[in-house]
Amino acid sequence: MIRVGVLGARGRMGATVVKAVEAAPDMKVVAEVDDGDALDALSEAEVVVDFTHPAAVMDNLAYAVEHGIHAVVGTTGFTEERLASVRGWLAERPGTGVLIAPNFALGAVLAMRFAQQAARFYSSVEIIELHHNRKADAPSGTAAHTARLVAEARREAGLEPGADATTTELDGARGATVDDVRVHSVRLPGLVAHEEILFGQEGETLTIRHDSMDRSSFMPGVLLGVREVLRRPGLTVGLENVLDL
Ligand SMILES: NC(=O)C1=CN([C@@H]2O[C@H](COP(=O)(O)OP(=O)(O)OC[C@H]3O[C@@H](n4cnc5c(N)ncnc54)[C@H](O)[C@@H]3O)[C@@H](O)[C@H]2O)C=CC1
Ligand SMILES: O=C(O)C1=N[C@H](C(=O)O)C[C@H](O)C1
Repeated sequence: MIRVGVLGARGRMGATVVKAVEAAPDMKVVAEVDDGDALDALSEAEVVVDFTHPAAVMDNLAYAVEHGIHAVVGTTGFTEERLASVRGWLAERPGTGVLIAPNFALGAVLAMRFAQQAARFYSSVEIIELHHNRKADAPSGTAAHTARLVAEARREAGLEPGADATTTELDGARGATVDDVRVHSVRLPGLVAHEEILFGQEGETLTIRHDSMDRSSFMPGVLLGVREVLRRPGLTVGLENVLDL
């Protein structure tokens, strides 16, 4: 049985993870930690799963790595600087694995990969992400990650930024720019997690859309991450690497 500690255990994702781990035949929950609880409660855990907050996740990860506990992280807010810090900590603990994934839903991972493949064929691209209105961060981690992947594919293909005749705009009307890609964030009660990647060129558009209708959509990916991180020392970013896409 893999001994799992859940960080953010009373949150929307954390509570869903606790149930999923308890229902899995090969793992059990040994610690449920939320804001204000001592991290010492994780002493029995082999793997921690973190769905907390961008402001909390780095301290949690530092603790896990320092104590040789593998980590599966869904919390958003990872910049290149943060990833470099995690790599630095792991260099001191070569046997420990950390998997950070902006999205654990299979369809979201596939949508990102399809968008990466389509990017070089279209002159313009924009992303719309739509989430529940209790989400703390905008744009979503998934949309930011998608934008970076698409931008990289466009650069490799030698594409210039898409033509845009906008000369006057209200602040925010054209969205945020992530690595030269426009990202638009919608927040509405009733939504869970949704993303559209829209490509355009003269005469046609292509829309790639993924919808998570329920948080159960993330659980197969999280459980796979818990199993895989045990045999992947070092830092892995993105579930696509575990799925071998
Ligand atoms: N990678 C993925 O597939 C997914 C990632 N997320 C991300 O996961 C994070 C959490 O999302 P939700 O569960 O919707 O948020 P939430 O607000 O429902 O839950 C977060 C929980 O973390 C707790 N928390 C805050 N600071 C903590 C600390 N220092 N130690 C332990 N617990 C702490 C809060 O009290 C709360 O119970 C967000 O960054 C979100 O974007 C959400 C869904 C899927
Ligand atoms: O906060 C959420 O709900 C989600 N957060 C992640 C993100 O920011 O991309 C993953 C998913 O979109 C749900």
